[in-house]
Amino acid sequence: MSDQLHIRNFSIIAHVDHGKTTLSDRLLELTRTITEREQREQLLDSLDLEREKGITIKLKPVRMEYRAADGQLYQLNLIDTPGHVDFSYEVNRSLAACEGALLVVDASQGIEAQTLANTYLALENDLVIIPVVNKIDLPGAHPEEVAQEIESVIGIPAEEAILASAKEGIGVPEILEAIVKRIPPPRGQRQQPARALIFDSHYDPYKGVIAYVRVVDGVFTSRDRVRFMGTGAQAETLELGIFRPAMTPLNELVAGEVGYIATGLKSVADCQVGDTITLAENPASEPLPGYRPAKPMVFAGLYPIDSNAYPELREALERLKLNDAALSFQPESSAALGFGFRCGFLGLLHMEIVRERLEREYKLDLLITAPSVEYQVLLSDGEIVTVANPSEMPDLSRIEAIEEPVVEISVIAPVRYIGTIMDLVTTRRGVFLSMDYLDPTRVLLKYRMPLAEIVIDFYDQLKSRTQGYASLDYHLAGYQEADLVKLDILVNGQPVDALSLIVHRDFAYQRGRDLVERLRQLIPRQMFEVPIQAAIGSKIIARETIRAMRKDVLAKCYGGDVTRKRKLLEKQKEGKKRMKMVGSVEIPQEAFMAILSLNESGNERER
Ligand SMILES: Nc1nc2c(ncn2[C@@H]2O[C@H](COP(=O)(O)OP(=O)(O)OP(=O)(O)O)[C@@H](O)[C@H]2O)c(=O)[nH]1
Repeated sequence: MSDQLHIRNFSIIAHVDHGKTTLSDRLLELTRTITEREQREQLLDSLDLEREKGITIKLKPVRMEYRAADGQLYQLNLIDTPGHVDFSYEVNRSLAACEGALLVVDASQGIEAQTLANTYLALENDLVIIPVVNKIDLPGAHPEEVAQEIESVIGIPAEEAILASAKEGIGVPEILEAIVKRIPPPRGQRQQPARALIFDSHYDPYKGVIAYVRVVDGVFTSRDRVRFMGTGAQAETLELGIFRPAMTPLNELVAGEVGYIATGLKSVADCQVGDTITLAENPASEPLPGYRPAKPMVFAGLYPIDSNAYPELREALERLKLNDAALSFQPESSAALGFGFRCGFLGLLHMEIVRERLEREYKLDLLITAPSVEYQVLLSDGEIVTVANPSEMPDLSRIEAIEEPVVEISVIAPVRYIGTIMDLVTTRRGVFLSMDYLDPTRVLLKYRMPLAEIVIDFYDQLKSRTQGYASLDYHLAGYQEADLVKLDILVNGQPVDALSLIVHRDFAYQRGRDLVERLRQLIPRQMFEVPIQAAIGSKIIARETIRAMRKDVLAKCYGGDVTRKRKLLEKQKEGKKRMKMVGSVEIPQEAFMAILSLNESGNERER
């Protein structure tokens, strides 16, 4: 069965909610890889977080066996991909492990933004794309139009689209046949030195890091010593095998196959996505193309609300890190917040996932500061320092120059949104690069933009201004000098280091004013009047005042009703959970993220 001609490796790409999971389940059912009962059990296991956010964080690749209409038995490997721009590199690597992809589009919605970015990644990786127009059972479905749209936007002839309902099982047998007929078998040489692409991994407490691999050339056996060509790490193979979907050991994995190699390594950082595994003896001379070590781009401080929980936070981060090579952290302390960690993330969604996992799986109450990027600062004495925490920016008098990371962004959107996108990008210091029509109705816009401007809710803004139609992708395009200043925030006359941020001088006054206004709304009234100020160096540029609270909350209870009083106190306690005492003022979590919600304050003054 491991003859290459009878292997097909594919992924499913889709916009959120278009039916990727439902279709995968049908394929597993129809190939009898998994029974309905097992499926329900598996569903129960999946992370809450994943379900709520509608994103796939980790899903194993699955091997299915399929007897096709031609009478032959085929090995089908379904490789899952994460759908979010933060993980576009991971998506790219997962797709690089395949020869084809099912492109699932909802028949009532048509093509949506997220589908496109992944489709382009699939095309970049030379994959054969099989369009699937799903949910044709819905009353609002217009499958022929959607197939036509796929033809005009992506260029795949409408008659190649398979009309399906994953929910009712319609079209699913045709999809299996198309996988076998249209997707080519893997190329690759069994006789060559062994090479496998790592497209994902997880940490297992007993078997160490499990690398998810697509073997490209040669043969790996369960007794080999392996070498990672990018990181240089070496390991003994403890076990290798396939996912069906449970881990099933085998004696060997050969060119074209997808499976896992258990390495005994202690951290996924040694076994990074995109790296090439070869054999320690008789290694391949060239790694597979495209490896990039995971590099955090967005940084934020994580602090326990209860300072005693610091050791627990450290332990939790260490454990998460075993499974997440892109997460980085180092201790830091803040005058306002005490001891915590400066953590590095791939992007904002990654940051949110880490925070939620720390809170849910490790039961930690955390406070997180506004995200920042990493600056290169040239000091007057010639020294260069990197600064990932705005409060650590050296005094302006000591700074010769500051460089910030810049990215090139691609936005794909319907033509009618060009104006609003241009407008948004200009307020974020973007520089126009190019505009191309994909067809008469859609454009691809490219800009060069500081990364710092993207991490403060750019994606959300873009989505809301374009009703979700714009898709965004970006890649790092180097560093660039900019006239940046540190904006400090003073609460009750005290600078709060965790609220400092780095802004462009031209935008400093506006951001300062908006920020103190937003903070005034977010910080609850105290027993006394609290001034909130924004300052650059010693110069105050904006001020708002939170007026003193007039009545005690309990005054309303007339002293009599004990249960009611207790309830009120409990409610107050709940509310307090996410507060941090800074000096004599209680500051809620939202205030530390105020920079991300300036537009909610009703004053859309952003130039
Ligand atoms: N009517 C109808 N509903 C469907 C069909 N396929 C999926 N759905 C429903 O659409 C919703 C989303 O389906 P999922 O399979 O979770 O979609 P997904 O693309 O995996 O979504 P994410 O995991 O959130 O990315 C669910 O409520 C499904 O029951 C279909 O063929 N017809």
